[in-house]
Amino acid sequence: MEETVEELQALRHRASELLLMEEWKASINLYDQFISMCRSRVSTATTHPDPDSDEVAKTKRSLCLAFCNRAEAQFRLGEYSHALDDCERGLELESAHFKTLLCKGKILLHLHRYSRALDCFNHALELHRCTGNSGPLSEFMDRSRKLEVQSRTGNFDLTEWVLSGFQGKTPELAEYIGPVQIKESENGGRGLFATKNVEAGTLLLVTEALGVGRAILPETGDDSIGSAHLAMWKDFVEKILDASAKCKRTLGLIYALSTGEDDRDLEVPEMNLFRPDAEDLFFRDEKPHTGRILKILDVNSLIEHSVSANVLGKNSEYRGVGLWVLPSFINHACNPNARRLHVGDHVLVHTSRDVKAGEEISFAYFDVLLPLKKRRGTAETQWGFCCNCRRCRFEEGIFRNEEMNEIGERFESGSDMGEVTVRLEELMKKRMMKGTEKGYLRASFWAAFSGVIASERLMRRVGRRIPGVEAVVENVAEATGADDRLLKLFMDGGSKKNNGRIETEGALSKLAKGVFGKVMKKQAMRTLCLNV
Ligand SMILES: C[S@@+](CC[C@H](N)C(=O)[O-])C[C@H]1O[C@@H](n2cnc3c(N)ncnc32)[C@H](O)[C@@H]1O
Repeated sequence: MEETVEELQALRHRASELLLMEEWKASINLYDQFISMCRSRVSTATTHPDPDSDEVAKTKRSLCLAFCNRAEAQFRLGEYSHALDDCERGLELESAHFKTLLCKGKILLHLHRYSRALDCFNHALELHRCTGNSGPLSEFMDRSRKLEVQSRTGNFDLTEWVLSGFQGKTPELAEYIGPVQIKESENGGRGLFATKNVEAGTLLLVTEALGVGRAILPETGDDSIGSAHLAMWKDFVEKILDASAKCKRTLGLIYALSTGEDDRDLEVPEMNLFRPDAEDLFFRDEKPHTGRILKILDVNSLIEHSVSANVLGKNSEYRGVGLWVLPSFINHACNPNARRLHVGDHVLVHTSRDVKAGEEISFAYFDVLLPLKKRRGTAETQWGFCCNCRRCRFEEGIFRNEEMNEIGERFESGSDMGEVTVRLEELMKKRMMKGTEKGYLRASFWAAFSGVIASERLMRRVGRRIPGVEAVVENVAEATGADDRLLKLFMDGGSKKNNGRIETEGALSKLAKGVFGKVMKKQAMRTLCLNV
């Protein structure tokens, strides 16, 4: 029995009411019914003697609007593929439907497909010129243009936000892939590599998390910290499982990551896979497997507050864990050359020292301003691998030397750091070590150097027999990358000499760029430096 026009109208009315009430699922259910009824009316009418009658045209218009509204509800539920399909169906019925073009553009913008979003908005703008109905179009167009330029050029600027003390909305950031590519790494698995020579602070990539879990951790009570952590992880895992069930692209990207089980013979994915414009054809229709996804999260999730990262705009009690796909290809090295800035759900990865074309990009997964033995212990117990980076190989050889071992033991016992630093400097001189090698060892004995430099008494005793603070910091940063602690020591030492005036030129500027990246102008960098 065919339903009456009144019944159809009532159904449409109720569906759109639910949409306004943001009852997305309920609204989708009613639109499902409405769409199937309209479709059968249209197909009956096409066999009718007058398929172009007013009645059929009216039903098609209603159908187009229904597809558009269902797309909006699906978009709000994160079902992006379905939402885009509905926009397409709507536009097949009426290619110049302003609301559907706007909705499609909005979804594409959310999926970081800036140029395609702009095409939709431009088409909608032409219609607006005829109808005068622009709505939020100009704002969407401005955002798409800005993000398209950022994504193409890598020109990001956080100056205003930093100088405002992180007030207002977190800046909107585009997806960006800079001079990097994935290749096989010496570690056995895959890694990210620089495709050209770049200076410290160069932006390598910007990407939004597939999911983030956050919690404000209470200041006291271990139990409560434990339960807040657990809640944060649970929230994170649920978001990732939900996103991978709803979108084949998300699942495909997650499945490109290592489960940590066998790093040999892992496929090296094409860089195009990670560009937001990657065609959906790249991604197979697969069912998400919870066990596999959990293993991937275990190996690849990043904690926002970590040694190789700075989190902007959140107080220090805030904690976050997330999955950012391309950064997940970055291996650990004890002479790392990259750091992260976390801004909202985005991560910006930049070089923390100068990097040569072909060099592997690396993070410090854990504190590397420690001696070899301690680093080995952490890599094995917390990460389950044995690091074989250039610094580890060098230090393994050098610690076979008896004198070196003795210095190491003295350092570990915590006695007389002044003597440790002097003996190390003498040994490095005697063995005519190169700059980078000295940097590796000074990084290993960092606690001794920083302790001596910070102590007026020790500096009076041994200060003339070790290099000055700037020389030590610069050398360690060149060998193992810039780090907040290096920056702080440089600032404290430097500002004492400069009567508190902070120079942002030369060595300090390079160090600051290595820590925060070249994504802000001098004044903002200075503000951040004062707070390290
Ligand atoms: C986030 S993934 C890095 C990308 C991974 N190599 C891949 O092919 O997908 C982390 C895993 O990479 C491996 N890995 C990272 N740094 C390493 C290193 N320095 N030495 C050996 N294995 C390392 C470990 O298996 C670790 O669990």
